Amino acid sequence: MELPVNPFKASLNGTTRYGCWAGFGTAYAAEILATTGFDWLLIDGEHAPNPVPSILAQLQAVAAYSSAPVVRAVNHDPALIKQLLDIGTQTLMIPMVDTAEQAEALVRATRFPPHGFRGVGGGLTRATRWDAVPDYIQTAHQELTLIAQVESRQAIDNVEAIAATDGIDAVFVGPADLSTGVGHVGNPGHEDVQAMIRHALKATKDAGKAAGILAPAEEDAKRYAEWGFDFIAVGIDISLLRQAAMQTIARYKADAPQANSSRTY
Ligand SMILES: O=C(O)C(=O)C[C@H](O)[C@@H](O)CO
Repeated sequence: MELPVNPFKASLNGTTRYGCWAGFGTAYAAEILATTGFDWLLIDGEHAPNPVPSILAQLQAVAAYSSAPVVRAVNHDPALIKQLLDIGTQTLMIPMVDTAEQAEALVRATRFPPHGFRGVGGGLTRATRWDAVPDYIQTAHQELTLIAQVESRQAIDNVEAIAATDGIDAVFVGPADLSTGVGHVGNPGHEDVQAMIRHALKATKDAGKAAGILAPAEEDAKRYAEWGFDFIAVGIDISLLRQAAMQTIARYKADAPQANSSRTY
């Protein structure tokens, strides 16, 4: 069989793509989300209780739907990256990328020799469809999308070099960590943070790469779409459930906790 096409990569054509964070860590919840029309889903291995087997189950669950999966690793560990690629992750997001050197190391972790040092899983892996894809070693990189998350002052200072790194396909701004790290805790809307976000966007676009961001508040998401972000996570499934549950009970109980849709990170 042919190497599976990466639907996320294919969708990055200049139209803003809207995604949702998948934080439940279960295939069942991810599959529900995949039926709701989001262009892409972030299967979060950083902050959700999501080891490799549950990420695998979610990739399998959403494979039949048009929402493209993006997997976020918890760290830069090449051994973990190898496992995530071996289970069939084609779009991989790595948090806390602060320097071009880190970005280059991440690219090498995703490439087979001589371009990198990814180990060969061959017929053991879902990525090769258990050896049904004959030229996987030669072609895997063509359908890979590697996303570097920038979410610190250092990362913003280095964002031109990170974005320009060969093999980095996209840069994703983490507004919660960025705002917290520069002293504007819980306030990504602060003008200093907004200036950093714009700077990251410009550097990414100047490098010819795609830019993404998390923006659960509607006015933020609309502004970032106008600015030119290519992919925006506009919801977090756990927050959506909680908000909907609170709004429902508030219709029946006057003393129910108040839903606050702007408290979203
Ligand atoms: O810094 C950010 O923003 C992110 O990286 C997203 C966070 O991990 C979290 O707020 C998602 O709920």
